[in-house]
Amino acid sequence: MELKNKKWTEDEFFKAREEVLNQWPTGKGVNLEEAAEYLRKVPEHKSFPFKLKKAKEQGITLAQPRAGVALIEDHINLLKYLQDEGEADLLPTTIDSYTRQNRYKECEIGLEESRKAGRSMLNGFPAVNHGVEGCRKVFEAIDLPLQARHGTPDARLLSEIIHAAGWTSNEGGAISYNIPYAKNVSLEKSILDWQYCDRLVGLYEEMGISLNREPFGPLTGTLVPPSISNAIAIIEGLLAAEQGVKNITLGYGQCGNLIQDVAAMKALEEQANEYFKEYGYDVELTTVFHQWMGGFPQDEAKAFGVISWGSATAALAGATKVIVKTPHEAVGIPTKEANAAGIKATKQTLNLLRGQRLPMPKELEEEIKLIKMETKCILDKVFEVGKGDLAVGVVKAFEMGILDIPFAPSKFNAGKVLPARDNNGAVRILEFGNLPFTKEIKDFHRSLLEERARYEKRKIGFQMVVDDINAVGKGFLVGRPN
Ligand SMILES: CCC[C@H]1O[C@@H](n2cnc3c(N)ncnc32)[C@H](O)[C@@H]1O
Repeated sequence: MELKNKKWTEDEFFKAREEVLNQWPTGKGVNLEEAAEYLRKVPEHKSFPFKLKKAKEQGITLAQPRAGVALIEDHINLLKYLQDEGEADLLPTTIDSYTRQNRYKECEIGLEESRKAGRSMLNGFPAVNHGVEGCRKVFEAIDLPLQARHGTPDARLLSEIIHAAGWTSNEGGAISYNIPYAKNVSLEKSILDWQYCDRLVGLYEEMGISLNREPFGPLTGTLVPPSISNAIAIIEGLLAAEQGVKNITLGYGQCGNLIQDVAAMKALEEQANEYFKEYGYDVELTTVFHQWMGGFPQDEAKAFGVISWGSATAALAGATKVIVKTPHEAVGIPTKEANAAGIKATKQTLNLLRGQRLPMPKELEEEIKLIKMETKCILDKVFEVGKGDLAVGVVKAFEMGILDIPFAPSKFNAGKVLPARDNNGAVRILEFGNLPFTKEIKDFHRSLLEERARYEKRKIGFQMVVDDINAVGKGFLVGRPN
C-alpha cells in the first residue's frame, strides 16, 4: 500500500484486516459488529472519552498509574487494588514486552511459567494471547475506564482485541512507539500499521462509538527538548485525525523546570488545536503529563519527592491527566502496594493544588513563544520535505535529521541532537544536528548553556549531558560538576 496521509477506504482497511486477524488464533475472536454492540453498552463512567471530557470541563487533573501482570486473575486483583486502595481515576493495562514485538509464542511460554511459578514471569499483560474473552474478563471486573499502554510498532491485532474488549483508549503512535522502542522497524511500516489502528477507531467513531487515542509523549524520556516531543505529538495527532479519530490526548514527559514544563503543556495544547483547526479536523483534545521518565532515586522517600513534584507540575499546567510513577521505579516492576502509594501521593498533591494555576509571568510567556516557534520550524520543514504530505514528510524528515529524538535506539533516527540543561534546569540544545531552527533560536540556546558553563566554571560539553542524565537519580535536577 502506498504511503500517504490519506484516510483509508473501507476496502483498503478490510483487505488488510484479514491478514491482521490471522496473526494469532485469538484474532478469530474479533467480530466488528459484535464488538460495536459490546462497546455501545460501556457505561459513561467506564468510558475514557467521557471521563476525560468531564475532567477537562471541571478543570481537574486525573491520576492514572501503569500496571500489568501476566495472568488474568492476578491482573484483575492488581487493577482492583489500584482502583479501590490506590484511588486511581483511570486504569491502564501495561502490555508485556513480547507482545510489543508480536512474539506471541514467547508469551504462551511466559504464561505457562507464570502459572508454574505462581507469579508474573512477564513484565506486563499479554492481551493478544488472552484474547477478547480474557480482556473482557478484566474490563468487567473493574469499575473505571481501561486503556492499553505499551510500546508496539505493529499494534494492529492488539488494538483490535483490546477495543473489542471494551477498552476505550489505546496509547501509541507510528513514531512514538517505533523510534524510542525499536531498532529496525521502518517508519513506512509503522506509519501504515498505526494508520490501521487509527482507521479502526475511525470505523468505531462512524458507528457512533467514541474511543480515545493517546500518542506517547515522552519518547525516550531522556532530556527530550519540548519542541521535539510537541512536534511529534502534533504529527501523530494529525495522522490519527486523518483516519477518523476524534478523541485525542496529547502528552509530554516532565523535564523538571517548572516554567518550561508548564510552558510545554500550554504550547502543546494551543498549537495542536491550531493545527487541527487549520487542517479541518473536529477533535476533542485533552492533555497528559508524564511524571519524570528518567532515572529515579533508589530511596523511596526521595522517589516520592520526584512523584510529588511531577504531580504539582501537572496540576499547575492544567493537564487533564497525569501518569503516575511509583517508589519502586528505580528497581523494577512495582508491587501493588508501591503502585497504590504512588497514586495516593499524586492525588494528595493534586487535591492540594486543585483549582490553582501558575500566573502568566513574562518568563512563562516567552518560554511558550519559544517552544511554539521551534515546533513550527520543525513542522513547516516536515510538510515541506513531504511536499505537503505529512506521512511522506515524516519518513524524509527522519532520513534528513529534521526529526531527531535524543538517545533513541532506532537505526532510522539520526541521533545527532544533544540536549543539556541550562542553569535553571530547563532542557536546552547543545548539538542541533539538522534541526531546522533559525540562527536566533540556536544562539539563544547557546547563550543559556554558556551562562551555565560560566557558573560551573567548566566548558560546555558532553560531560554536562552525562551529568544531567544522572542528576535526578542522585537527588538533583542539574548535573553539577563534582
Ligand atoms: C514508557 C513507560 C515506562 C515506565 O512504565 C512503567 N512500567 C512498565 N511496565 C510496568 C508494569 N508492568 N507495571 C507498572 N509499571 C510499569 C515503569 O515505571 C517504566 O519506567
